[in-house]
Amino acid sequence: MKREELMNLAKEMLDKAYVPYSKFPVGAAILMKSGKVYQGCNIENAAYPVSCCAERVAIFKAVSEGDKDFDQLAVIANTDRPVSPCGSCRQVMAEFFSPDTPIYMASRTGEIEETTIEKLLPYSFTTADLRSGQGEK
Ligand SMILES: O=c1ccn([C@H]2C[C@H](O)[C@@H](CO)O2)c(=O)[nH]1
Ligand SMILES: [Zn+2]
Repeated sequence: MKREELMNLAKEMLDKAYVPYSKFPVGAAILMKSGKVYQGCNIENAAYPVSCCAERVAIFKAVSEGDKDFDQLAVIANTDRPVSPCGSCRQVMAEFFSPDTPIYMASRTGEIEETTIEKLLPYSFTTADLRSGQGEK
């Protein structure tokens, strides 16, 4: 699948975003190694911090279906520059993505910028740090 195709599947989710508070729809789509795609949109709540970003909705859909073999992720918003995942989403990506898993970010123009979680979240706290601090190898 070309990155433009995955981005179109992310864009499709802008209409499904539940954003009565921010009025800032975000769409995401993840291609799995199997070829399956999981799509996500941001879902907000009257209790603001309970809201969940589009990227995490898509990632959690995959994991909850028993699939953790992530191949690439696309995210889009109606922004001037390619939308950049928030810190919480970066931490979740660091949990499941390979350091070099492609992450495509797009703006209203559809202009795509490509990055990786290694670049978005260097020196991330990982399961290896957790285990070493618990006295395990
Ligand atoms: O990469 C991002 C950035 C923000 N949001 C959501 C969170 C909230 O619903 C709204 C405004 O921050 O956009 C995402 O879904 N993904
Ligand atoms: Zn986020």
